Amino acid sequence: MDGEGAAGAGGGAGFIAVWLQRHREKYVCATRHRFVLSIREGSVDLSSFRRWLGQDYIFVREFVPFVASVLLKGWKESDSEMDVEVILGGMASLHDELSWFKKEASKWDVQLAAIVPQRANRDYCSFLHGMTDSEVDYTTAIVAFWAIETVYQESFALCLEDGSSTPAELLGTCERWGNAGFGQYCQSLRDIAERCLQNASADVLRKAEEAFTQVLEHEVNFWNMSNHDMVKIS
Ligand SMILES: Cc1ncc(CO)c(N)n1
Repeated sequence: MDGEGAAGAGGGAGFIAVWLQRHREKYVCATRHRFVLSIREGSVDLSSFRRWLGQDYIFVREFVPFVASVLLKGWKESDSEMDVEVILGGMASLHDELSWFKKEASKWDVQLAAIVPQRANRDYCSFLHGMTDSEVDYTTAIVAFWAIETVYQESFALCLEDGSSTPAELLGTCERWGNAGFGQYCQSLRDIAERCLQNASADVLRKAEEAFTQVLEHEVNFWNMSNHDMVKIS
């Protein structure tokens, strides 16, 4: 059975489930990255962690207008009022997240004002910027949003599982994205995305799947920045 045939018409596993299988390898690279595994194993190099922290602060600042654009598209295009509420909840937690970054940066002695965004970060931010274009449909944007949040949720939840040896001073970071509430929020985004996909044209389905795989590639490149020895993929 063809994947999209299985996902369509409400009968099968759903588009997202099909894509998660189809792009399994990329998904695993993004959600079980060596940097994240090193946190989980307790062997993380703290200079890598500090580098990630500074770069992610810049990313999150750029993420805010992207999420605002998803909110606007949802408000205009969605037939469900729930969408705006879920996205607004995401925006509210980003506000809290920016304060958290500032606090965490001072704890680790990272000078946020002096951080220069690295190549992978700039590439990811320009991808986000492209997604804010009014030509980009709501379905594609919400799929990208869901994927971005989910990669962090899965990655950091892994560091909180039984049997992990995450250093105590990194538990707060892992809990920020790995907690059950954030998992629930990612599930709400997935439900919205799946509902939009069920009503999407073939053209939108293609664009949304492409956005999903692009997010996975950007996430891998982003994690790779924490380690100077790693090279960019694709
Ligand atoms: C690179 C990156 N991806 C996803 C998230 C989740 O918000 C984040 N903070 N940073």
